[in-house]
Amino acid sequence: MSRTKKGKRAGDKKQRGRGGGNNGNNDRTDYSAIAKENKKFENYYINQGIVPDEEEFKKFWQSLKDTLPTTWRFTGSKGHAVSVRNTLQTHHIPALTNTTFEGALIPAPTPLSWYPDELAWQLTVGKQVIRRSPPFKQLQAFLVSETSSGNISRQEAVSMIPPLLMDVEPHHMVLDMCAAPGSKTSQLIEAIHAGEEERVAEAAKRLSGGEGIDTSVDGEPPEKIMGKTTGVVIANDADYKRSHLLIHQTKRLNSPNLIVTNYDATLYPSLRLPTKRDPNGGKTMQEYLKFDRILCDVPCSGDGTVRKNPLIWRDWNAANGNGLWSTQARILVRGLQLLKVGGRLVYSTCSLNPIENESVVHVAIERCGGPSVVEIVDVSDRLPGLIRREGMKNWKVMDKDGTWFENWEEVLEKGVPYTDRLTRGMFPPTDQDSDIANMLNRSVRVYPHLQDTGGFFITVLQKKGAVKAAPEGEKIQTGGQKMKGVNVRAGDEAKKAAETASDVDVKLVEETDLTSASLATGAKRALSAEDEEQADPGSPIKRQRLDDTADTPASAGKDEDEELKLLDIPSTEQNHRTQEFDEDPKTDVIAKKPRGNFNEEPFKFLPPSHDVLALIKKFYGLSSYFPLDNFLVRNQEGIPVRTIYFTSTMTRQILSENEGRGIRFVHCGVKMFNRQEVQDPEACQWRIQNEGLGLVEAWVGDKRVVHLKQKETLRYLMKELFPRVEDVAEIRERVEGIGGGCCVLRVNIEEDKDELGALVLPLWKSKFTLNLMLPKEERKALLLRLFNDTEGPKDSTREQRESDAKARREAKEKGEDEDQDEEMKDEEDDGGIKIDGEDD
Ligand SMILES: C[S@@+](CC[C@H](N)C(=O)[O-])C[C@H]1O[C@@H](n2cnc3c(N)ncnc32)[C@H](O)[C@@H]1O
Repeated sequence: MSRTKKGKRAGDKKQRGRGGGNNGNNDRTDYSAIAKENKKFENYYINQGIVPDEEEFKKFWQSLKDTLPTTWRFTGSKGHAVSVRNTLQTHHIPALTNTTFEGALIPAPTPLSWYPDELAWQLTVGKQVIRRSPPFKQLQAFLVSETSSGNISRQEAVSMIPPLLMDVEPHHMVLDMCAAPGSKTSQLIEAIHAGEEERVAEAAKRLSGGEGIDTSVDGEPPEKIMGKTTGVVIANDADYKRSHLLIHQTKRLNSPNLIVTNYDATLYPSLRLPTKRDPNGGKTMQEYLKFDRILCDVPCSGDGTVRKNPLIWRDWNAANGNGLWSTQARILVRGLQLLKVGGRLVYSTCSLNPIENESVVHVAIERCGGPSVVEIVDVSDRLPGLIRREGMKNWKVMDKDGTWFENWEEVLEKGVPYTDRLTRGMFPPTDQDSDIANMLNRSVRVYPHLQDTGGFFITVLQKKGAVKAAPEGEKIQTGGQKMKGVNVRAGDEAKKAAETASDVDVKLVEETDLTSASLATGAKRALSAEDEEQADPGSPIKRQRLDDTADTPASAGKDEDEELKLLDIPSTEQNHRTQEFDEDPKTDVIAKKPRGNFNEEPFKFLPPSHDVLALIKKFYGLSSYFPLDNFLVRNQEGIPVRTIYFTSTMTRQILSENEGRGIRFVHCGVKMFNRQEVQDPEACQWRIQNEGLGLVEAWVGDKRVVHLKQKETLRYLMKELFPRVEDVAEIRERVEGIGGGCCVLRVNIEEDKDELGALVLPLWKSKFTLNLMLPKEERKALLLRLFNDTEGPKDSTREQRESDAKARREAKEKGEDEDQDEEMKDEEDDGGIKIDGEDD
């Protein structure tokens, strides 16, 4: 048995069942020495019959040992993603087609046939070719550069499937319950923003053309009038540090419609919405947020990722899946409670194990009231091109000692310890002809041998009626049998009652404004379903639940954290991993208090009449349609000190309504304005941040807009960190007339339309120089993509300034012209503003 140099098996104790793999953790196992064999693992799946045909099973098993192709997605708004993809197709693919290496033809990258708009690709060649074949080397440089500027995201092909089956629309309220590191969250954010660019451009044109506001949308949030997305994505993870990974991963998308929270998803709190007055009774109603779409991409054993996580070969154990079952089921039930009637929830894992998949789906549907309340959606006609297998309706349960059980009765016969370790809910429907059994086939199983991918499981659920979730220990009706739920300990009455949650989403304020005190005094009474669903998560009852929840073993590794390093493309996430992340906590099940200290500055919204906002509005000539009430700052005093963030109206309402409730909000808002020390008294101190530019540019008045049409001008502005105004002939007159400070540069180069899309950049005008305020990585990526420039930007003015200073000193020594000296001094001061890169 292979051991780490620390003398401890990575799968032991703390890392039990994690199988998390080789993503740079402290474990120094030599992964190449791990044999890709494990009889227990193989026999388990032969016995479960997941691939019933013997010959096909052999192919399936062999495929688990093969190297996984590298896959990636073009990210961002569709227009932007398409423009970067076009560069791959026009510049790289022709050079890669028919390339040979050591006499053999090397396959060029190909788009994934089932992914819309050819925005996801895969590459099957090895490192050696990439390093030694010039066109592949160039491809690698392109991929690395676009990945570091956030235009490409490496993601396992199968992991891209769940968001595609959610049918997210721009007005949807979306919850991603176990979201870190955030690959799928990014897809969800992209989905709520789909088509936004076109809608905003149209609205801006219509409104500036004086057509006025469409009165039919009066009273709607300003986003609606402006063509912007009104929906919200709430991305949650129970691990505090990993919730920050989520922020990093989704940062490039600059969505004001994103909120990140830090909760144990089994206990996800009900979030308040603004109260509404009942039009009939005149009473005030407290509304709670229900979601149109929910993703439960739960922690799992991850054995479907074995192609990239060799430790799974060594550490696989049936106990991993069994130990996760209870938490997975709780997360799914909580998700179904939080879903709107008519809403859609996707449950997914990267495990092949029916215990973590169909079994969890089965027990959750039963707990929520059966197929009349929750239905599995048939998605067999979706994503044509994706080869898949049906979900299973029959399976067995294996104890960690290797004993197999066909049904719960056999477990009862054997008694302890099996009755302690297994539970009735894990077993398949006893009536194999029941509605629920027949629905289970609608789940989607993706196997590695079918299309050279990882293994994955997806079920799409639709909520048809209000959920009255049965307590885990209650006897509930299932397919004609009485079925006992999971792990309820005697005497745990309060907890049992608390878990009887229904899904009321509106209550009279007087009745439901549950304070900690009222809950504490009423702790003896059984909590009603509504109480539980709407109780403040900071209340004693909630805390008790957090602490009481049964301990669950750590889960095994999964997800995109551990992407193949085949191309040596730095994943944006890996770039920012800390040692602690390297310990791979992502796959631990967290069924207690969220992990890590919670230490966040508050989110304070500025009043729209705030002096600073008035100043900004005037300087940039912002349209009167642009909402001024969605700006926030991150300090207790609510003072705009350095950065002002922008959110959507709905995210503001969610944050404001839940202020003071102890909700663990970790992130919200896009940096829109940053304070800049300026010497020019005419210039506004608040410059537009690159992150927020896309949100405001359509509403900036002409007086702060510069148009650029010539490619060479753009190249010069990109290449030089401080280009001189006098050297930019095309826009010189315009920028000289515009006055100092920040302005919006609109680039419209006819010949490069396909690759540039609609490029809009923040530009800073000083007395003698200009400065594109772009993060270095983005500037470098654009230089490479548009001008094939591999060297990146340079600062010639610095060299010039240094030589000017020298000349001045020499002139002074000789007693030459004083005026020239003054002019040069001004110029030197001007060059003092350095704004390359936006990071604070
Ligand atoms: C499979 S990963 C999610 C991958 C993610 N959806 C993606 O596509 O990037 C599971 C995540 O669940 C988190 N987690 C574990 N237990 C949890 C719980 N009880 N509630 C919420 N999140 C949990 C882990 O920290 C981990 O980040």
